[in-house]
Amino acid sequence: MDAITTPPAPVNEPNLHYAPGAPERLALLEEIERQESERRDLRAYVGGWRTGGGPEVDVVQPHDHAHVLGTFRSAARADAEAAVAAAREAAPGWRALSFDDRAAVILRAAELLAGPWRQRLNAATVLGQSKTAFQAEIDAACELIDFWRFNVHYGRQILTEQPIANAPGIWNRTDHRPLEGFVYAITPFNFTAIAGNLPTAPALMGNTVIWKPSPTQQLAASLTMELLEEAGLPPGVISMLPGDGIEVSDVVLPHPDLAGIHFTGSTPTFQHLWRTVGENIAGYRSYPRLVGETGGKDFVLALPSADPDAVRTALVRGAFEYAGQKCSAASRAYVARSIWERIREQLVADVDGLAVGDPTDLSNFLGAVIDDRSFAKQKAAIDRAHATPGLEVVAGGTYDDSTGWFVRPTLVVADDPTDEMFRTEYFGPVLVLHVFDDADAERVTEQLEGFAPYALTGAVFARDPREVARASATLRFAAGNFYVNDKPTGAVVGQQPFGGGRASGTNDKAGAASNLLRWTSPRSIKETFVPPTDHRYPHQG
Ligand SMILES: NC(=O)c1ccc[n+]([C@@H]2O[C@H](COP(=O)([O-])OP(=O)(O)OC[C@H]3O[C@@H](n4cnc5c(N)ncnc54)[C@H](O)[C@@H]3O)[C@@H](O)[C@H]2O)c1
Ligand SMILES: N[C@@H](CCC=O)C(=O)O
Repeated sequence: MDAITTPPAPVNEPNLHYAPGAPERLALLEEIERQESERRDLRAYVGGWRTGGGPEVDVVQPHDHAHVLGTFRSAARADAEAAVAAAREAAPGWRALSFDDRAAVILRAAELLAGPWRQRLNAATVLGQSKTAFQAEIDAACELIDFWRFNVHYGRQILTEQPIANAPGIWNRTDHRPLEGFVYAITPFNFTAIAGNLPTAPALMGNTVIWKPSPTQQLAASLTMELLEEAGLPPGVISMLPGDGIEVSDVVLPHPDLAGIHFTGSTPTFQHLWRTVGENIAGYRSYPRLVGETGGKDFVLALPSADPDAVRTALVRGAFEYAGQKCSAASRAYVARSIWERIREQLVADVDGLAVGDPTDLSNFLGAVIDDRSFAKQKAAIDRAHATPGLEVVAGGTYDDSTGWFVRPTLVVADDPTDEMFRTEYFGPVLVLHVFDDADAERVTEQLEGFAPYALTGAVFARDPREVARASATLRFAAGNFYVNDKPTGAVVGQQPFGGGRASGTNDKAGAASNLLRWTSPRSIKETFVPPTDHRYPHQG
């Protein structure tokens, strides 16, 4: 169709609340029961559903690890080779579609998720990733719907970016081409929305994609792929390969058609991918675009003028929602002594009072950590805190993996802000807190600025605008998402574009135009209406 169109204006999907008696609560619980009673065959998707050629892997409930939700066979070399071939075959037809036609698929996916698919993806996220109803809702439903709606808006905005000057008799244009080759999307366990966004954002811009989800997120990932198929995504545009990715990477990373990597996960994994690309750099058709959002050691700084209750609430929610497994979760706090004296007792009581357990029981505040590896990491950090002089475990400090990988929300007070707890990412419900004398606020702010290698999220609490301004200036490069008098989690697409710098990633901001731009390779076109027919210039006389 030849038309300058106006797609629906993006709006943030409202959160449902799951209060007792609410229809969404009943629908979610019904769907949970249905999914719990199944044992799904979680297959790969390469132009259609297929069984991977690698070993069998069970996907279990983290809060009840004996309960298998589904099984997949990991993708092997042959599956990866088939995905590369499918990407190549699908590319000409997909990029030849208009932006509007591709956008319609993504917007249809958003509407399906807002409607009939909502509780299917929410239930899979509760069961497979141990999220509570509300945490699943803000992730698997709202954030993914938002990514899909807002990406269409930003993608279109990119297409309208055109040269602002034309010399007389000339028309300059920009053709926002997709990349030449395929994009490799590798996604983490912790957000169903990120898993859905990373393959679809490059696809929207006309690219074909090979998607490798996290094994522990595979249940929700498989449903996301089914949803995209129902939305009309043509075969081969996105291929999904379950497993640990090692064999897939052996094929995909050195492949000459690798045009980009869209990654979210830990810093060491991204550095490994980048290194491998570097080692193969002479073999690619184009320089692969490397986009990675990675680890964090996110901070809360409570300055002397802060509202104590606001600090206490932000610490509990910011550190312990989803068991501290948001990349944005507060995992180190610096609290002025005058504030600490007012919150200590209630904060400890709040943390010790958090209900931990099976998230299908909606009275729980948090579920289990994702797997045995994470459990071992939290256990080691907690054991060390118990055993180290200068560290005092003031809340939590226990764990139990007999049924699920449960770790009590743990608050550790540290005398020394240079303890390794202030720079190591545990990615679990462990918060370390340093109390400083009110007069030392500036020194402490400077110390925290560069102590951890990361720069993802951070929050400052203060009612005095001069304190806010000073901290904001000192911490300008310490966080890609900076919060004033709010917890450091819960960024909303279209409102706080998300991503960090330093060891936290390339800061291309998921769900923003800057991210989508990375999946395009502009071609500048100059058209001269009446070209010259004499090569001589006037100065030649
Ligand atoms: N900055 C952000 O926006 C953001 C968002 C979410 C999570 N994270 C980070 O993610 C981490 C937690 O997620 P995780 O445990 O899933 O991370 P991870 O690095 O262990 O795994 C991420 C993905 O990489 C895959 N992977 C690992 N090695 C691979 C290889 N050689 N080839 C292909 N794929 C490979 C994994 O299977 C998984 O799919 C934390 O560090 C957290 O801070 C960051
Ligand atoms: N966007 C989410 C973080 C996603 C990372 O895990 C937040 O801001 O809490």
